Amino acid sequence: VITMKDIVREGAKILRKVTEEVSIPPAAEDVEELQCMLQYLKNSQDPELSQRYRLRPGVGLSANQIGLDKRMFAAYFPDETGESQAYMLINPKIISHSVGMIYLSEGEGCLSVDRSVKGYVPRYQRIKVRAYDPAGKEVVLSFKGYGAIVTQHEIDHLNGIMFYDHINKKHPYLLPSGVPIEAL
Ligand SMILES: CC(C)(C)[C@H](NC(=O)Nc1cc(F)cc(F)c1)C(=O)N(CC(=O)NO)CC1CCCC1
Ligand SMILES: [Zn+2]
Repeated sequence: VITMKDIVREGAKILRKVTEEVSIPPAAEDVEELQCMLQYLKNSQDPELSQRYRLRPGVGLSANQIGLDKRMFAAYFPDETGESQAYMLINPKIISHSVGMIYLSEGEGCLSVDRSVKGYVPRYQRIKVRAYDPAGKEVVLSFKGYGAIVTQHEIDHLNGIMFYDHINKKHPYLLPSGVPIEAL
């Protein structure tokens, strides 16, 4: 079972590494690790378990956040209907994105960052992602809104990018001009 002690915190080098591609079809070990990551997210969103194990309620977790140098992440978040969707994506790649951008009005946080970093994190409003599922099958998924934000946050981790790298240093609440951008 993954608990908060297994989550690598900022400062660890692996969070700044471009992680290695996973060979396809993924090894049993890769799939097991990915399932553990998804289980963490589910446990963390269960009031009982998150209390008992003191888990921060997570919606996404990348492999390097638990010290694994592998290009894969798990995500578990409610979609528009409120139904939580589970994703386990291997070697994800954004193959296209909207011009329009969005940002969370309350800013972003991170399971690997034990402090609050103020400021807007501009993200693409819609993205199309090509990845492999745990069975090694290629999938192409479209995300918009909150799902697009989570997916971009996780893919950033796999490229050694932290959410605060996107915040304007001098003016944290400044938004990029010249492109449509809206608050979520
Ligand atoms: C950093 C943390 C605050 C724990 C954030 N959780 C979160 O947004 N909780 C949440 C939101 C919901 F809409 C429903 C729900 F059940 C729980 C999170 O997991 N992440 C993931 C992360 O750090 N991945 O590396 C940070 C989010 C910031 C924007 C997208 C993901
Ligand atoms: Zn994060």
